Amino acid sequence: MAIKFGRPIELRDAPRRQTALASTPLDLTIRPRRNRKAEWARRLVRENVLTTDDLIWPLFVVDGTNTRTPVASMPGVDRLTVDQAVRDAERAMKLNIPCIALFPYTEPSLRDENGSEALNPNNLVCQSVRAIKKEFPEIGLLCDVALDPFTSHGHDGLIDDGKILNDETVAVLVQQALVQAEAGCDVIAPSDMMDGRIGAIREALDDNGFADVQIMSYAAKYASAFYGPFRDAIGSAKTLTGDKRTYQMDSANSDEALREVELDIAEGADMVMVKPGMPYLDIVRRVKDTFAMPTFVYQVSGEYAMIAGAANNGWIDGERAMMESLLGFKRAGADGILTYFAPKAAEKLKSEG
Ligand SMILES: NCc1[nH]cc(CCC(=O)O)c1CC(=O)O
Ligand SMILES: [Mg+2]
Repeated sequence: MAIKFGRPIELRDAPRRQTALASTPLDLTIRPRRNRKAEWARRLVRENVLTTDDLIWPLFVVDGTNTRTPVASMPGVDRLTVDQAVRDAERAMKLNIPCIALFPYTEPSLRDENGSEALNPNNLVCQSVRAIKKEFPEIGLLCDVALDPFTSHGHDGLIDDGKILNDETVAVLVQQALVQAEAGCDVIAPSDMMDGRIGAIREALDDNGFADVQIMSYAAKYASAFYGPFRDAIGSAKTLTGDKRTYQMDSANSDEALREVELDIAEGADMVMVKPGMPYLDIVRRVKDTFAMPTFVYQVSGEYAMIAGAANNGWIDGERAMMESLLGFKRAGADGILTYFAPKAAEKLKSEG
């Protein structure tokens, strides 16, 4: 806050007090407010900063051409046809956002029990990767590995008799990761929470000439109500039968997150992620302090919707709430953030110089 004519700007319109309140000054040696007295002083002691380098921008892709379809529960977020995803990649490049994450809305007719479209080398994600890499080879591309955008039941894995199968699912996820790496994906990000998938995917990538493809593991991913709008966006909200509590973590647990992260690191994860974000800042901090790994956090669709929705109603200052939430992740120890606010935040950071 700048000082103008000796008064902080936020007070410039406030009435001046006619008479000073009579009081005895407190005998304080230490006054923490001194370091907050002006913007220059606050800048000097600021402990954490958000930069554009911290941002990963998730995009939703859909079949068709030249169309952007708003996602009702995520104000400001669209489903993009591949050509439009390329345009957003261009926007990301101009804003210096280092990496984009891709999520497909799969046509219902292409969804089946086994999520077989996940293995189609010409599926929407692979098409998008190729189209973006062709125009903008310098931008990082991250692809989610999980079957939920492709299954008729909306689960991340194969099901038998109502049970999500672990090892059988891992075998399919390995193939999905290879298809994505073949298309040109830079970072494989398994979000399925099957046991042992990181090791299996790492081995397959290495055996197939993809030793340089990174793995960002959704290592501590909780079964969360905050994924609701995402499931709208990819069209799995209506089809999802039951919930994901036999594979995603119980929100009551914290030590368990450390065990999950430890396993994924041992299996070869280059980067680890905690998800969702705001209700799990304690997990971000513990993971960062315990493992000193590149640690990411996903500010998920429901968190985005809360801020964007409240801002649209005039209930909060959306821009400030956005920046405050993102800085909170940095303060908690995150090295980077997957956030639907990425382009807005990058624009704001750019405008501040
Ligand atoms: N495995 C799929 C996946 N990958 C990212 C998200 C959620 C992202 C968001 O809510 O923004 C989900 C949803 C889920 O697990 O049901
Ligand atoms: Mg695990």
